[in-house]
Amino acid sequence: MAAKRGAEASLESSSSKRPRPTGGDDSYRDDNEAEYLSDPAADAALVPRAATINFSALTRRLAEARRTTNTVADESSLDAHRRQQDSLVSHIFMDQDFSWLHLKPDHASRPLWISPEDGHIILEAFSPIAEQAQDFLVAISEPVSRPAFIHEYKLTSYSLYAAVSVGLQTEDIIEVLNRLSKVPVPESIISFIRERTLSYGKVKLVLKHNKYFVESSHPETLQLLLKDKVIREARVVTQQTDTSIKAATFTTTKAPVKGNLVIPGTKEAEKKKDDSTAGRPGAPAVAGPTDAELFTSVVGVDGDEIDEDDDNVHAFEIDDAKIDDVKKRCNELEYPMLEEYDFRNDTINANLDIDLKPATVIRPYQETSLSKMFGNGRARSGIIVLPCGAGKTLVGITAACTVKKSCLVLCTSSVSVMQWKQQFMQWSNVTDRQIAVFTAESKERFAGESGIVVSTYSMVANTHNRSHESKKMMEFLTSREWGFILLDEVHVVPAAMFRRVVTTIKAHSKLGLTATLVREDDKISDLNYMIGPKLYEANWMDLAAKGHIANVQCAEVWCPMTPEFYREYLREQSRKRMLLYCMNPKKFQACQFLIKFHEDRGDKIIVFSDNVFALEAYAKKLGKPYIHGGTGQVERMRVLQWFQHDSNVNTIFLSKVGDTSIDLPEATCLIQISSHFGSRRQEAQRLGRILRAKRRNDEGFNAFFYSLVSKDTQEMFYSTKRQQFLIDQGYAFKVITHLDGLENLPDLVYKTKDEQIELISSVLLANESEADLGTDIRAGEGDLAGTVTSKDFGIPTKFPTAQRTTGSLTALSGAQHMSYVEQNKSANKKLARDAAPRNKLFSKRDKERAAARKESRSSGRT
Ligand SMILES: Nc1ncnc2c1ncn2[C@@H]1O[C@H](COP(=O)(O)OP(=O)(O)OP(=O)(O)O)[C@@H](O)[C@H]1O
Repeated sequence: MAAKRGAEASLESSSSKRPRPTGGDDSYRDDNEAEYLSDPAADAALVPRAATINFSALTRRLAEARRTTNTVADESSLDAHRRQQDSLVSHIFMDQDFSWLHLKPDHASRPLWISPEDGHIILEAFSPIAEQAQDFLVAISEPVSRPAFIHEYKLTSYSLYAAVSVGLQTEDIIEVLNRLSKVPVPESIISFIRERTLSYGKVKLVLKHNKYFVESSHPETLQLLLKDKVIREARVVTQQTDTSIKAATFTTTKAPVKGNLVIPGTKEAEKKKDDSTAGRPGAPAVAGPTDAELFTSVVGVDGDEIDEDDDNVHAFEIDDAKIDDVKKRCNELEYPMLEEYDFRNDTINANLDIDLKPATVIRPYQETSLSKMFGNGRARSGIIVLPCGAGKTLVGITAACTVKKSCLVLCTSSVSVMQWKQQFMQWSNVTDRQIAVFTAESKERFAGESGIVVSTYSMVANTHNRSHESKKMMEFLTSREWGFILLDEVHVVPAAMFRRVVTTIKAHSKLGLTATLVREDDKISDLNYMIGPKLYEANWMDLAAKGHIANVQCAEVWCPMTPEFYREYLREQSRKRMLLYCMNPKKFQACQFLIKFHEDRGDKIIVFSDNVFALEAYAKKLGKPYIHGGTGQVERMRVLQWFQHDSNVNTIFLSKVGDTSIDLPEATCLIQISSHFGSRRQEAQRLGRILRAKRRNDEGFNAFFYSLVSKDTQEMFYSTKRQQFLIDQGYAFKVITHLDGLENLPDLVYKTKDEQIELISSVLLANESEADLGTDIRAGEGDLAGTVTSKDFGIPTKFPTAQRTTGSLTALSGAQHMSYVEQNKSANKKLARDAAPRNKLFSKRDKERAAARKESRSSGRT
């Protein structure tokens, strides 16, 4: 893998355009694109043995070698040459050497490599059919890493479950994979796909008349499931459950329903359906109409047809309270339950008369993600993954406007609740009477039979200390059937909270929204059975290239520690250490320099610091406004207004309250001075603040994201970890070791030794807890991964914190890569334990310092 990444890096630096390798037998043909997906019959005819596996960088190097030595004269010498290269390849790739695989004759026109061992798929993203191949791969596998030219995906059980859920058939998956692959799909992969998809899609969970049923058209499957103790015990035995019931009891007619649902907000949604064959301009010409249909059926969604005329649907009822256990058990038994809602034929639940406003036009990727959900005319439950700032809110609103039934929206904080309501009003024609909010402050109900309620997870999941109104509101929420439940930021909500929500609210369909399917606990797979499979995941780089999110230049600025700070850093315990590397005078100076530089360019800058002590110190010293959890609502609004509208306020300092819920499209530059250990999610969310930059479509516009890191400290380790998710999305972090012109900055802070020593004393005198990021209980509205406090949710109850555990993030997030290993929560304690015993001299100094601190505190009190 290291070799592969090396290859990517060299490819990336070579050119910004799509390169076509030249020279040698690896050259690309300029033939008609029809050739790229050739006749399946030809697929079977394989060359006797291909010389090398075509990792492009490598083959290019080999081709170059061939050209320079100029020895490729005839076939026999070529063979000898190839044998030589074999050993070269083996040497480089070791056990990853797959040169024994047979290349197809036209391998150059096919974009995929499939590893026979671990299901990893490498896509040549510079191939003319890469876009189509990407759509297909996103549907069947997990994206692991997607830089500019070479993408890596991985086939997993979850990804295949998701593929089946969006209607793909086992044989279609294998066939399309075979067409795109340079080598025949290895037997191991074929059997993996067959084995994993065999049982998927056979069982459904259906909500009818406020009761849950496990439904299948395969009676033997239901019998098999009922042999399981957990499922058997969850069964509710009534007269009706002993009989076969029809799948579509909502409808009185049995006419087949075509999947030509028009999602509101799409441009010429109807027309698109007609155009979505391979013959449309720009689409690759595939070999004949059958192939076109096949390809479209896999990468597209139109044309699906639901045959509801199935008389053989069997079902049994299950207990509401045990639904979560049953789902989990079915997952374990490899019969994950699909949840689909035939909302157009639901005549029991009242319709909600909402639509997108005529001016609202959803973007192509928003449409694609929704088409995965509504592709067959029903609502499939699952998760849509879109980059921060790409407009998940509008995706959710459009989904609600498509289902047109009562809808419950759950988000992480009361600020988000208000934003969701405001966005519903902005994008759709929903009236104030149809939408209600349920928070600690406000307990509204909608007027009429159907409507929308926006609330927080904690308001719904909390079972203790409810006020009378809250209880009544909960009765209102739990006593009715919801057509649709929208779950925002699904990756941060503790699994237990999800469980409570999913079991207390009866919803026909669920949509989870997130930017990063990574979480700092090991509960990512729970989302799979509690919500549903991942339906769509957008490519960050694609959206940036198309101007939907901003192009961002990322840099890590290395700030050397001053000798005094470093000495103290080595002596101190870990919590204080953090404060020392945050308050490093060189970091202060770098921050000041970057602010000045970017303000002069006309940028609006957000400086992030998780550490409130550092936040206040920096902001006060540099004379900038700041917001943290302790800042009152009025003050917050005032600072944000200044930042947005006052040309004299171009920089603000934010604590982690600004990680998620603040929408400031004016911001074009981020500087991070302190952050939450190695949290990849936080890094991505912070980047998200500038991805929505208003000016993103200005010619040549770039947003800037700087992480200031104190050199030779733990911060460097955390910083590398934090970047991994973004690197896998294709972002490159430059390292800046020297800021030109910093020394000449007028009014440079902490320039003299005296000032630096004064700063160090203030840090040493600071309370230990000032160094703690997690205990900023005033901060973190909605930040559930680190510390969950009652304040975060606006209600007076404490919730279990999500645990940071080592390792086991699962394949759902594509997180089986080394770089994804999470730092254990107790790492700091361990580091402290491991620290060498302190010299007597230092312990004496420690005692003196502690006494000085005590004294200063008591004098402060008096
Ligand atoms: N189709 C669209 N047309 C115009 N503007 C859009 C569209 N979709 C989204 N936007 C705008 O893009 C911005 C980002 O949207 P939104 O806040 O929903 O992003 P998000 O994906 O939820 O981001 P985050 O994960 O960071 O919260 C908003 O200002 C929104 O109005």
